[in-house]
Amino acid sequence: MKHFEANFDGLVGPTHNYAGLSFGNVASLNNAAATSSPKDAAKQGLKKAKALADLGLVQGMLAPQERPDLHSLRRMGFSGTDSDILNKAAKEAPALLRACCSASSMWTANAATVSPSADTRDGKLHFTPANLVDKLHRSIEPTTTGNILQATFNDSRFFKHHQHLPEHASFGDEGAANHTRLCSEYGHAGVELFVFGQEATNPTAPKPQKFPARQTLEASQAVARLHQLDDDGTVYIQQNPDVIDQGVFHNDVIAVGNQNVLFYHEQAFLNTQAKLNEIKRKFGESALHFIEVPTTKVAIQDAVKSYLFNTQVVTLPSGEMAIIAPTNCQENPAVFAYLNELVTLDTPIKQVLYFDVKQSMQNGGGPACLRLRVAMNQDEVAAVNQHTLMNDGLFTRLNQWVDKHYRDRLHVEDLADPQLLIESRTALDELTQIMQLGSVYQFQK
Ligand SMILES: N=C(N)NCCC[C@H](NC(=O)CCC(=O)O)C(=O)O
Repeated sequence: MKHFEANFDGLVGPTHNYAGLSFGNVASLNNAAATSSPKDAAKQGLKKAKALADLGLVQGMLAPQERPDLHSLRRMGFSGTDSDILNKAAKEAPALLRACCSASSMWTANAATVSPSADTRDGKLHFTPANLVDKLHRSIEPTTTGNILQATFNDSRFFKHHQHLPEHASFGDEGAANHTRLCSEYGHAGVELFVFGQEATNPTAPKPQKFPARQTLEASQAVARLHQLDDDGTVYIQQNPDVIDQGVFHNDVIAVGNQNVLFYHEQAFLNTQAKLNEIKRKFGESALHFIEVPTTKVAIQDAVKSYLFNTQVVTLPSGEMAIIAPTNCQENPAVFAYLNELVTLDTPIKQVLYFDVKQSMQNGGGPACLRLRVAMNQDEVAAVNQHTLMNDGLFTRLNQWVDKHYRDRLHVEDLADPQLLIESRTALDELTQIMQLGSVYQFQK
């Protein structure tokens, strides 16, 4: 049976804006109140997704969330007509309005943790939406994320959907951004690496001092239990708290894996050598490539600015690997030199392809943040909602849809405009028909 690793990219929503909502995420804070272009953002994302489909990879799209989120604003006590609510929130609690308007669901690496059927005891592919409790604007995503995942992977013979973890800091969960899977072939059992920022129930364990550690060990362990993973197929690694304090708010800002390659910065983890030994032992006999990038070649600040590690390492149909990098990596001399050298070394990575995803980068989201990886066999791919899979037809339809509904420019001051709510709902309603998702949004219920 054939097997693949599909990427499901988040379609950027119509309210994409820069609101400075993510303390600990340097780009988000630096660009607070800048003017965004929702249209360019969505098109940049679609272009990257289409390019990967054209390379012969299985590529899907996940629908964005309903924003402004009137349902959450009502839960926060705002009442009246939709316009009243937007008005009152803008006047009385602008920070809450901004939190309810973010298009942050575009970063589908944070949508969920996914364990392929080859790794799980019941032989099903498991999804657990991330609760994202560390950030208010992201904590309102998981229920709708679950609806969208169920509408996309909608066959219970193959797919098992869990509820997100309890909404408490002890279970802070940021999904696949802190999870990587190593394997010899996508369809063979692999080793799932869960990278956490802190242990919630152990006050003496190391943790960052300045910025939050968004993922807890307890959350990672709970997901592994839900997904029926065996101990000999899982490794828990603590992220180096010093790099979290330098802006590495998710592990995918400092490390990425694909098949038998782990590409990471030398300062990424705690107890690195012991953890690499554990990975080797659990991985078994096949060749494993640990590509460690030293600080002397790429400083943490350069990694954070360029998103060298927020790249996608993908296996092309030829069997060679390519890195899908943001153009920011070309603009950073140290990182560009490193990537040029990397493709000449004795590793499976043979080429680098650059994509302009700057609209997303300015909020701290690179190519890898924009995608959720789902390793599947051919029967599972056939069971996916086929209207979510990228091809020439979907690419054309989605670009036309963006042209019709998205604004060229958006500023935080525009978020209370009742017209934006109408535009956004009209667009999403049409999208659920294009992608045949059914009623996944509150406003459709
Ligand atoms: N690394 C991964 N996988 N994802 C990146 C997520 C970026 C996102 N930015 C934001 O939510 C900024 C929104 C704003 O400030 O307007 C976050 O910090 O959660």
